[in-house]
Amino acid sequence: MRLEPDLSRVPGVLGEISRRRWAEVVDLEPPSFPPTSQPRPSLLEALQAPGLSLIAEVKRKSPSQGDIAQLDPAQVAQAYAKGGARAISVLTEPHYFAGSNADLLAVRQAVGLPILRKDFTVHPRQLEEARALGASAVLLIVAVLGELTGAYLELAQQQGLDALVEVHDEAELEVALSSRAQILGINNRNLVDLKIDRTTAPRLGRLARERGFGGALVAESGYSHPAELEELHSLFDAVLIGTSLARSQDWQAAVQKLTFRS
Ligand SMILES: O=C(O)c1ccccc1NCC(=O)[C@H](O)[C@H](O)COP(=O)(O)O
Repeated sequence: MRLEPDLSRVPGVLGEISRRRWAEVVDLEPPSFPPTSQPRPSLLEALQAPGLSLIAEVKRKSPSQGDIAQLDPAQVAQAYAKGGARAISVLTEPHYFAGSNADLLAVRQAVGLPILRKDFTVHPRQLEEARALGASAVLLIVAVLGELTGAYLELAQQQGLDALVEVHDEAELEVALSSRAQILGINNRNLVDLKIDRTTAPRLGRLARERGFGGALVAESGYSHPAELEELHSLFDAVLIGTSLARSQDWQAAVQKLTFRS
C-alpha cells in the first residue's frame, strides 16, 4: 500500500505546514539514535484514569498566536507534572511552532508521564522517529492523512505507540471511527482558517459516543479557564491545552487551577 498522503488537497495553513514537513522528512534516514530504553507509559491508560485528564502542551509559538513563550521544555514539563497533568504534549515541528526533537528528548529525561509527539505526521519515518525519541503517542490528523489514517494507525501500533486521531468535522469523524481509533481528539481550532469554536468538541464528542465510540475522547484547543471545562466533564476523558498554560507565569499553578487542584 502506498503511504503517501495526497497533500495537494489539504487547504490553508495546514496544507502549507504538511507539505513543508513532507519535503523535510521524505529523505530522512532511519533514526540513528537507538530507541530509548526508558519506560514508555501508555497514553491511553493515563487518559482512562477517573476525571478529566489534562494533556499539557509545551508550545513556544504557533501560526495563530505568533510567539507564545520562551521556555525551557524540561522545566515547563516538570511544572506541568507537579501541577497534576496526566500527559505532556511536545510540539516538534520547527518552522511554525519552534519545536524540535531535542525538546522531546529533554522532556523525556525530565518527567515519567506519557508524551504525545505533536507533529504533522505525513510519512511512516516519523513514527519510527517518535518511538526512538521515547514518545508514547503520535498525532494523526485526519484532514492530512485522509483515508490513509487507518494504515498510519496500524503502523503506529506496530511501533508500540498510541495515536491521537484528530478530527474537526463530521466527515473526518467518520474516517476516524472507521480507522478504529482508540484515542479520538476533537479540535476546536479549524486548522485551515485557525478560528476557534468551542462548540465543536461537545458537538462531535456527543456524536462519536452516539456512534458507539468507546475509547478516550480528547477536547483540544482554545481553553484557558476552568469554567470552560465544566461541560467537558461528563463526556470527555481529557482536554489538551497549550497556549494558555505556556503563557502563564507559573506553569504549575496554571495546571492546578485547570485541574481544580488549587
Ligand atoms: O495552534 C495553532 O495555531 C495551530 C495552527 C495550525 C495547526 C495546528 C495548530 N495547533 C495545534 C494544536 O492542535 C494545539 O497546539 C493544541 O490543541 C493546543 O491548543 P491551544 O490550547 O489553543 O494552544
